[in-house]
Amino acid sequence: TSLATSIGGRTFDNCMMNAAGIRCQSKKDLDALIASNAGAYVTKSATPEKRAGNPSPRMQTLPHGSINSMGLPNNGLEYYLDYVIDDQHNRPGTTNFLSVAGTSLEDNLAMLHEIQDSEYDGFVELNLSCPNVPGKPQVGYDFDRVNTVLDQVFKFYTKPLGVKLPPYFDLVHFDQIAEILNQYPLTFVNSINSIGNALVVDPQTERVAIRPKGGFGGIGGASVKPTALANVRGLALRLKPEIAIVGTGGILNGVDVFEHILCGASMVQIGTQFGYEGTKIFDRLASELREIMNQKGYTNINQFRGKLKTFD
Ligand SMILES: C=Cc1c(C(=O)O)[nH]c(=O)[nH]c1=O
Repeated sequence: TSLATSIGGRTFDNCMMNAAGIRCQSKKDLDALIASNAGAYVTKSATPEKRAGNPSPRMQTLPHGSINSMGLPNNGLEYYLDYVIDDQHNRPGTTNFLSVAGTSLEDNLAMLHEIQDSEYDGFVELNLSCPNVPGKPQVGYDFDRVNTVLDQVFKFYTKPLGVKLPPYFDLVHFDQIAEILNQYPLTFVNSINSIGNALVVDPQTERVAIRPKGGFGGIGGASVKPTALANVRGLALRLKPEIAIVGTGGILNGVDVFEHILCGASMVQIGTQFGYEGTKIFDRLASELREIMNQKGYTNINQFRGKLKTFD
């Protein structure tokens, strides 16, 4: 039973990897991902310079997931660009993801120029959906802005690039974002990022769970899976076939991976649960996914990708 997948002409021997932001901020984190059975890694979203991020407590475990308002803490673009180029030398032929999340269009363009002019030949994941930079609206919820950003990017960027999107909650919004994305030579679309600006309250202390932004933060984990599957399916039904879908959100076990692929995902990313379990999760998920595939008689994931049935 093969768990292999391909995106943009690159093949991955396992369709599962981490989600940006979780256990991928330091070289140590990334080395652990390389040593694991994950099919690839994505680096913590980078800004041009190192950032400390929001004050703690800024992330909280929940019974069915997590809430976070990290505030984009990262070691700066050069740190991650150096890492992925070094890895490219050490392991030629492998493809990984470098995530960038500038807090302005200028920052995003500056970072992409630097990457374009570098010897990096892997994927870039342009994060348009960070919900936790105080005072900065999510680009992903401003369709004209998304159009402007992609128009500017593809004036010069020629390497494989995808975008990380927030969840949408209206079918017309699926239509509108897909209409924009279909105009660009995107390699993939990653859906979803955390459900932004939720609020978790502790009734005992009568206080919010995290310090930043008065307690408002992004939700991840089990509780977001129905929204994640809807976004994966909604985009799969609307995006041109050249744009692959990376499914993120609510994956705890192999059946969740199966459901994301059934909805149209070519690759899946695990965030919250990977944060709790560490890299051994990729071994568990691989055996659980193989189990359900064997039960159903599938030998590779192409046989059921996007084959979700409806009643009509
Ligand atoms: C890149 C910032 C993000 C953050 C963050 O650093 O606060 N948290 C998320 O749930 N998603 C993000 O995209």
